[in-house]
Amino acid sequence: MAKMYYENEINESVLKGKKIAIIGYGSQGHAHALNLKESGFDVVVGVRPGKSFDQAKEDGVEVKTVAEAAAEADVIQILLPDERQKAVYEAEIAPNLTTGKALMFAHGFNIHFGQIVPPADVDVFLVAPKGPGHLVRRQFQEGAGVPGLFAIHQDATGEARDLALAYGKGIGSARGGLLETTFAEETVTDLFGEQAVLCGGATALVKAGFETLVEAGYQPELAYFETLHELKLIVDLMFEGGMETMRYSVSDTAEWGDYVTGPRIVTDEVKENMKAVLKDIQDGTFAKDWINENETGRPRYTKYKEEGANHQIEEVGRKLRSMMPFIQEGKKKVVIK
Ligand SMILES: NC(=O)C1=CN([C@@H]2O[C@H](COP(=O)(O)OP(=O)(O)OC[C@H]3O[C@@H](n4cnc5c(N)ncnc54)[C@H](OP(=O)(O)O)[C@@H]3O)[C@@H](O)[C@H]2O)C=CC1
Ligand SMILES: CC[C@](O)(C(C)=O)C(=O)O
Repeated sequence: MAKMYYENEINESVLKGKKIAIIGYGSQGHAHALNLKESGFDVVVGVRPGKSFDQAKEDGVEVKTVAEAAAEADVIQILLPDERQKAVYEAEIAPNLTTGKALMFAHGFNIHFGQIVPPADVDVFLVAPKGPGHLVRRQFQEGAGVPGLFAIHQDATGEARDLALAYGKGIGSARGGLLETTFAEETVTDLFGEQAVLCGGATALVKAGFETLVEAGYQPELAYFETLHELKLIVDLMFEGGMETMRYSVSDTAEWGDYVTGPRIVTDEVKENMKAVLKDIQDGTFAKDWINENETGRPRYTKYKEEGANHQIEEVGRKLRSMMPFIQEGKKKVVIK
């Protein structure tokens, strides 16, 4: 078993006298800034004027321009969208990244794929919570914590590892456990997880199930409950106690599906497709395509986003959720972009 690091074995004093700039105040940015602040760290947010800037002010966080925040900080955490980091780094962060400072990330994309090349005299490391930023914030407030990864790319000061662990503790991730990795491993596995399983594979499976039922003449509302709403309840059981707990709670008939029908759907061919996706991520094909998509104004992304929002499962889901105030209550706990 790999070594996990938990709160009680991490000494955060190395980070306590330092100023931490959180660049970006979106999903991860607001969670890191607020969690660190409430953990007693000195935080300044750096973001352009606009929605995020106003939100940070409203939340009572010190907020400045990116360049100002980077200039006064000892530790600079870049929590901008990956595809925008290179430009903002070059224009506003690099000129303020002086000897002995620390440059941080929550995902290794720009370092691993060579988009950002920091100078040798600064620390470079990542602390990546394994969960969406709004849950990083919500769980912290509830006294829990989303587990995280940390990795060191450069240790110019000799303090990089201790700083990473202290930061991970400050955002609450050491409550769930911190695991050491490399930029290469974090980048490839994070991209694989989100593309093939969590955000790509899962939605494709749900949509295919919904469409199969609706096309066969069954009611869309019923199909929504069966393929999307109930999925959350089943995943909750797996989250709480593994597949064993899910198998305990569902009927024996449903459990039979786990053993016999599941493999008819997710066949060896699907696994071969996953291997092909992994290869594209490993050899840079995926990154090249995504960088190109952004440099050309996101034509496919924009089209797919609109199609996704207009899919019948979304229309039916919006209507059904509006009648379930307890779900709306949960939503209010997070900042929705
Ligand atoms: N989303 C997640 O839960 C996870 C994300 N990560 C990583 O965290 C990092 C941040 O991602 P995420 O939180 O999703 O990002 P978001 O898209 O949620 O937030 C982006 C933030 O950056 C600001 N921003 C965008 N462009 C600029 C600019 N040119 N100058 C200044 N500020 C700008 C936005 O401000 P404005 O309101 O003005 O647009 C916003 O505050 C990425 O590296 C990602 O891979 C890692 C784990 C999970
Ligand atoms: C699963 C999506 C994710 O990788 C994450 C929340 O960890 C992301 O980049 O948003």
